Parts: sequence; C-alpha cells; structure tokens
Amino acid sequence: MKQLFTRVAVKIGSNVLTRRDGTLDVTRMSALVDQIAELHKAGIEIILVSSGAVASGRSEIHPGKKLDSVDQRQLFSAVGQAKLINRYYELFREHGIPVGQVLTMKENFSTRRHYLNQKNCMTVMLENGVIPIVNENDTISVSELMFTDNDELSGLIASMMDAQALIILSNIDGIYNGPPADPSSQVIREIGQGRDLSSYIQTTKSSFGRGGMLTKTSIARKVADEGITVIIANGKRDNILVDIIKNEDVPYTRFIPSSEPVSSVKKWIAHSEGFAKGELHINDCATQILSSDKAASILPIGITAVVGEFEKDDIVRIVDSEGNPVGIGKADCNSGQAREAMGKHGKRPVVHYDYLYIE
Ligand SMILES: Nc1ncnc2c1ncn2[C@@H]1O[C@H](COP(=O)(O)OP(=O)(O)O)[C@@H](O)[C@H]1O
Ligand SMILES: N[C@@H](CCC(=O)OP(=O)(O)O)C(=O)O
Repeated sequence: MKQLFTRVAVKIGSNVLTRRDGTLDVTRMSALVDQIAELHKAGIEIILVSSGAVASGRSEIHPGKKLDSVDQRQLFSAVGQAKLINRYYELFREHGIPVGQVLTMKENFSTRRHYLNQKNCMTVMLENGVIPIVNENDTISVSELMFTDNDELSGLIASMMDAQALIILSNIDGIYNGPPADPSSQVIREIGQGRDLSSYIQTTKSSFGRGGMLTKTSIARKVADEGITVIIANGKRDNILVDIIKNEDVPYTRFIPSSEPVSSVKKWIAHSEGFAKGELHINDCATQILSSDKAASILPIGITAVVGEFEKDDIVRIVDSEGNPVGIGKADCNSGQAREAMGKHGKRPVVHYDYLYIE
C-alpha cells in the first residue's frame, strides 16, 4: 500500500457507531475495525478515539425513574463503555491485533507531568503493537471538567502523539458550503489557513453527537495549524479509511496543515487555554512584535496589566490592549513577580518564546 502517513489518529463519532434507534451498529464497527487492521498490518500506527459509550449504554438500560442529564450520562457510559471496548476487543482479536483502553479526562492534560504520563502510556502501547482505544472517562468527568466533545479530545491526542494526520469520521461526507440537505451544497475539498467557515456551519447536531460541526472545524483548524493534516470524512462510507490513506478519489474535507513545525511543548500549550490561571495584557508595540515572524518572548516592558493569581509554570492567556486573545504561554514567574516587573526595562521574560503559542 502506498502510504501517505505512518502515524494517524482516527476519531469515530457516536453517529457512525449507532443505528437510528440508538443501538450499537456492530456491522459498521466491524467494517471499520477491518480497515484499521489493514492499515495496522501495512505498518501504520493507529490511535483510535472512539465515542459511542453513552449511545451504546442508552439502549441497554431503561431507568425506572427519570434521571437528570449527569446521572444519565454516568449510568449509560459506565455500561456502554464496557460494551463498546468488549466489542472492539473481540473484533480486533479476529485480526490478531491487541487493543488497550485509555480513558481520560480534561484534567489529565492540565499539567505537563500528567500530559507526558499519558503520552508515555500510548507510546509504549504503540511500540508493542497495541492499538490504543481512547475515550473520555464520562463516568467521572462532568460539567466544567468535560471536553466539549471527543473532537476536542481527538485533537489533543493527535497533537500529543505527534500524529501526521487526524481523521475525524462523522455521518457526513465533510464540510458542506451550505446546508447539507440542500442539493446545491457541495463538500469543500480543501481548507487553507485563516479561512472563516462560520457562515457555512448550521448549529444543528446529529442525533447522538455532542459538539456538532462547529467544534469539529475549530479543532481541525487548530490541529492543522500545528502541522497535522486533518480530514473530516464519512465513517459510514465503505472502505473510507483505506481509501483516504491510499489517496483515492473519495469525498472528504482536508484542512491543509501548516508547513511550520510546532514543538511538542508548544502543542501542549496550544491546547491548554482552558487551564489558564491568569492573563497578561500587553501593549500595541508588543502585540505587533508577536504577530511578526520574529521569535519574541513576553517581556515585562510590554505588559500593561497582570490579571489573576498564578504560580511559575502555570498557563496564562496573552491579551492585547483591546482584550482580544493573542496567545497562550507558560509563565516563568508567579503573578506577584510579574506585577513587580511589569512596565520595566531589562527584566527576564515573563513568558519565554519556547513556551509561547501565538494564536
Ligand atoms: N456545513 C456543514 N457541513 C456538514 N455538516 C454540517 C454542516 N453544518 C452542520 N452540520 C451538521 O454537523 C453534523 C456532524 O456533527 P456531530 O453531530 O457532532 O457529529 P459526530 O457525532 O460525528 O461528532 C452533521 O451530521 C450535520 O448535520
Ligand atoms: N464520550 C462520549 C462521546 C460523546 C461525543 O463527543 O460524541 P461525538 O460528538 O459523537 O464525538 C461517549 O463515548 O458517548
């Protein structure tokens, strides 16, 4: 097989794995497993991010009394994840491929140590020929600790694992340039950097999904900006994964990756915005320097305000004079020291360039 990539993250959405009545579509699952097995045997390392726990649990359990949304999610995912991983285990075993379960949550990406622990876990699995099957630990991650959806999780995983491509499989052929149901709408084949897609995306979601197409596109852009090819394709289409990898002419939307490589630590920082403990407000001169191609750190002289309390090594947001986000960085000092140095010349950077991700 002529291969474009050697390490790929594949995300399978709830809708791909679920029939209209909410039951697990084992035929579709089996077809996807066959494709992943083919790629694995061709020497491509696959990291699978699979949704479907809640959807597959929902069809197993019929609660006697009405449950709130958190209880439902916890109950259905506890049962459904066991069912899901069991199916995967059996299906991959027919190909002689071992799989392992990785359940994670947003907090596990918040410190560099946790992040590297997870990376190590999946690296050692891949080195031993084991396919990691990742999902959010829905049983314990609730409300503010949740990922927006598994698209966000798959972006983090692709970035963390230095995958060359992220393939997001949904129930649609890609991103349409109008309402998908409108016959005159077409799949956008390629999306370059900086293209605004918001006018195309309808806020409707498929029946079992969580985030919708809007989160898919913003995650896809962010990941592509880190140099990873992102493809949104239809997981219900026969042989789609193998066809994409073989570069066959099948419909999908491809986000053109940035040609500038992004370091591993910057990738972590890029996805850490949700963990920011404070803000550094910078002046127009500093904003201008940061938006140029030059490598620049955040120096105290360019800082006009330090908002919030943070410790050294915490994540901080960088904000311009009008309150617009400029970037995210890892602070090299605590908030008190940053306030002390603010506006002064000749001081050490508050965020060093190596730990600064400009949006
Ligand atoms: N412009 C668009 N192009 C494609 N799909 C769109 C668009 N606007 C909205 N959608 C909707 O987004 C849905 C896919 O997102 P989502 O429900 O989150 O799926 P998944 O469960 O695979 O994560 C599609 O089924 C479609 O209804
Ligand atoms: N962790 C959840 C995934 C929910 C989710 O994000 O679904 P989707 O939008 O289909 O990727 C589950 O397994 O049910």
